[in-house]
Amino acid sequence: MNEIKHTVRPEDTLIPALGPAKIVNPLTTMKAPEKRGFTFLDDDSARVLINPYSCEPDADGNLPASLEKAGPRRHIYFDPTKLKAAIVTCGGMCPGINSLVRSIVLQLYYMYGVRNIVGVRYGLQGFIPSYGHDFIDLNPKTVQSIHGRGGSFLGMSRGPQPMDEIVDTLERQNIGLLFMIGGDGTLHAAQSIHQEITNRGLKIGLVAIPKTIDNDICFVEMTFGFQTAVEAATRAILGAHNEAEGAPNGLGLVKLMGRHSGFVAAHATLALTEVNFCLVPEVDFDLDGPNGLLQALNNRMTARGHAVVVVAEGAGQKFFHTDHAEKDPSGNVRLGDIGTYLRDRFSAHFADQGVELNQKYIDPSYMVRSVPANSGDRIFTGFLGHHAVHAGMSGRTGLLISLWNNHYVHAPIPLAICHRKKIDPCGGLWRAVLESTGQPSLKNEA
Ligand SMILES: Nc1ncnc2c1ncn2[C@@H]1O[C@H](COP(=O)(O)OP(=O)(O)O)[C@@H](O)[C@H]1O
Ligand SMILES: O=P(O)(O)OC[C@H]1O[C@](O)(COP(=O)(O)O)[C@@H](O)[C@@H]1O
Ligand SMILES: [Mg+2]
Repeated sequence: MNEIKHTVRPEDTLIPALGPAKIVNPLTTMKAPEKRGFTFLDDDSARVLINPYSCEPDADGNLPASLEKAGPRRHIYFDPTKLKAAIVTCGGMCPGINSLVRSIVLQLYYMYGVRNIVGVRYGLQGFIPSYGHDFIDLNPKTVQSIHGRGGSFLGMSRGPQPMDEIVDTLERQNIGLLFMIGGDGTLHAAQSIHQEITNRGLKIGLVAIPKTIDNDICFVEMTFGFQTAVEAATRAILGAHNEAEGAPNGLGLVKLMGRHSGFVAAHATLALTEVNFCLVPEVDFDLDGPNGLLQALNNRMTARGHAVVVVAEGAGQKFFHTDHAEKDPSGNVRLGDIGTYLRDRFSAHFADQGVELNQKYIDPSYMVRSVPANSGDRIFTGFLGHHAVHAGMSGRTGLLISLWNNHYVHAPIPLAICHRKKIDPCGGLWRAVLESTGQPSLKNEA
């Protein structure tokens, strides 16, 4: 269940449009569309409640907030024969980026008849002429075999680029529809680009598809690639568990990505119920003291002789001085390395007691996000790509494609960037993690 803590007004869910959609969607005239079961959505009728448990109007008769359902419309805004579309992939890597790019290209090309599609190299850098990254022509041939590969064949980057230059390039290159694939940072960039396009009165559509293994985007039930990343993380935990079980006082410590949200760590913990302590950014823990992690580890070792600890990279940042925190080029704070910090504290703690510790530290790092997508994520990216194209061709703009309450929907970008999605320490996911690990509260004070 999606846990949304803030109020959404119906007006927050409106999707901007470039203009009236007057062109008959070529999908409607394909041979025997009814045999293929195509359903076309009436623009206003198909909506998905944000909170499925609140479907009654309020005291003033206002309907609860809902999101527009994604899917093909009978009329579109862009003339496919005249449209030039572009795709850019930004931020950190994520399994499934290539299959998403392929899905967008094939949908544009075969279903809508768009023949002019370009790929922007290395994220936002690709829009800035001084970098010298030329666009790539995208067509069924150039994307033929990319879907089986990890990484991003277009390339990605972090770091700000001037918005006005990005929009200059869109104008100069005659791009009418831009697909932006990226995480929270990219969505902020997308909103600024959309704003600049609007300020200039340009008719350029912008559709974002959320990408991040951190799964930390608001109003997005799950990002593509997340399940593949969890699967890869689970393999690291299995290694840690096998190592820990095979030695006296064996301790397997695994550090996983997750800057502000510990979804990968939590889900991987649930996927392989061998983890004894799961540490995430959302839940504070102490190391020392009667309830601290070190004492809890002692108890576990005495009771069972081995233990597995999983820590998300953003957990325990209070152990580092962050007054003058360094930032990466995109402005993301460079975190203290909680993995090696815990490793060293565990070693010192057991050495102080004169107790043998066989600790194995595993940091799978980029291996969880640069791998090819699994089948589930490939299917997922297929749907996301198709819906992104339907939305863009219809003239909708400033939106992202999201999976919400099991439906594909359109969400305005500002809604997705108003907060960061985090694990609710009082919610069902964290309760399941605590039940799986059996870990006590690791805080000294009540
Ligand atoms: N607030 C922002 N405004 C405009 N651009 C941003 C903003 N935050 C990030 N960006 C840009 O978006 C791109 C991707 O952001 P980044 O944080 O690296 O990855 P992600 O999109 O995966 O979160 C980078 O080029 C970055 O400079
Ligand atoms: O070393 P990099 O490329 O900055 O990436 C590290 C970060 O990328 C992530 O995997 C995903 O971050 P984004 O979604 O912002 O791309 C984080 O979990 C991690 O902190
Ligand atoms: Mg990010």
